[in-house]
Amino acid sequence: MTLKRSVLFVINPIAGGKEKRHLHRIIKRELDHSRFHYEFAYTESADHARRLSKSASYLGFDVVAAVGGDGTVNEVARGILELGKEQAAMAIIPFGSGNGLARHLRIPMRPAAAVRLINRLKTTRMDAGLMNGFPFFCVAGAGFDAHISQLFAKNKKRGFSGYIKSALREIRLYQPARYEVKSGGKVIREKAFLVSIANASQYGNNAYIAPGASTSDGLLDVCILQPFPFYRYPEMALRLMTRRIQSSRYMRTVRGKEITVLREAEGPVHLDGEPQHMGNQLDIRVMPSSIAVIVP
Ligand SMILES: Nc1ncnc2c1ncn2[C@@H]1O[C@H](COP(=O)(O)OP(=O)(O)OP(=O)(O)O)[C@@H](O)[C@H]1O
Repeated sequence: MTLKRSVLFVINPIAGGKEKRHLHRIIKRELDHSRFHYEFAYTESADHARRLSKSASYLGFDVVAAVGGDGTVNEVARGILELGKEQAAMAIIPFGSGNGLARHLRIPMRPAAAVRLINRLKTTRMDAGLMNGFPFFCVAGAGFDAHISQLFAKNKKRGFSGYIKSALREIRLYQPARYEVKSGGKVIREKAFLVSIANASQYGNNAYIAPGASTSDGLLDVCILQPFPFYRYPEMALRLMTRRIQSSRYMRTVRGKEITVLREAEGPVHLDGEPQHMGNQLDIRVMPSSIAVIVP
């Protein structure tokens, strides 16, 4: 007799503004019940997914599945990391607005296919980043993307169209700031529209800020996008979507294990799209191979 593996599905009911009731049916149909038993938990507030995931990992669940977007994935992964002696692997069932990490890892966007991946239990270890002590797994940063994530968090309506509307409204008004970026003895001083620290290649929705980034190279890609003229916005959007932002003359990238970003003033940053307020100094480092994740 083989011992059954256990899965906890941590479901964020508001992620992506998408209905998730049919998920129960999908799991019943797609999960291999001869090898797995499962439980559900719905998150009730921000940070709840972290606590649920930490307890599940402590209780010996083999897999904690984050059902939501990058914010939910961040909290679930944090919970597993925090336990110290890691036990559970993370699965992702993409239900967010952007699903950056899931897309980077080539996890299917269809919930049924994503659930079926759990049956195979193929895992890979991935890096995490830390910004002033707070973990991120996909992309973190300061500047325009942090500003948008702050606005988006206040917006009741989630989903891709919400992002686009906020970004289009704000892009003309946004004032770039000065940054000093230090990594591996290199110092870059630039006025920038945004400074993104990428563990994975994209923000979500296949917007590739760091097309060459790898979640298993033990490095973070620091992407410094200088201010660019208004008439180039469509070109920059196209470059983001076609993995060609790195060849823009406005983009500078450095790779590093430890990075310090100094900015003019304290203000918003984002960690996997979730806004947070931080001081003017951002100390960032990579935590190599820190979490196991189920992949195709
Ligand atoms: N019950 C809840 N009520 C309100 N907010 C919640 C609840 N559960 C979780 N949250 C918060 O919802 C936020 C958004 O979640 P998530 O990032 O997964 O979705 P998304 O923003 O739509 O997708 P993506 O990050 O892929 O764009 C997270 O900050 C999380 O803390």
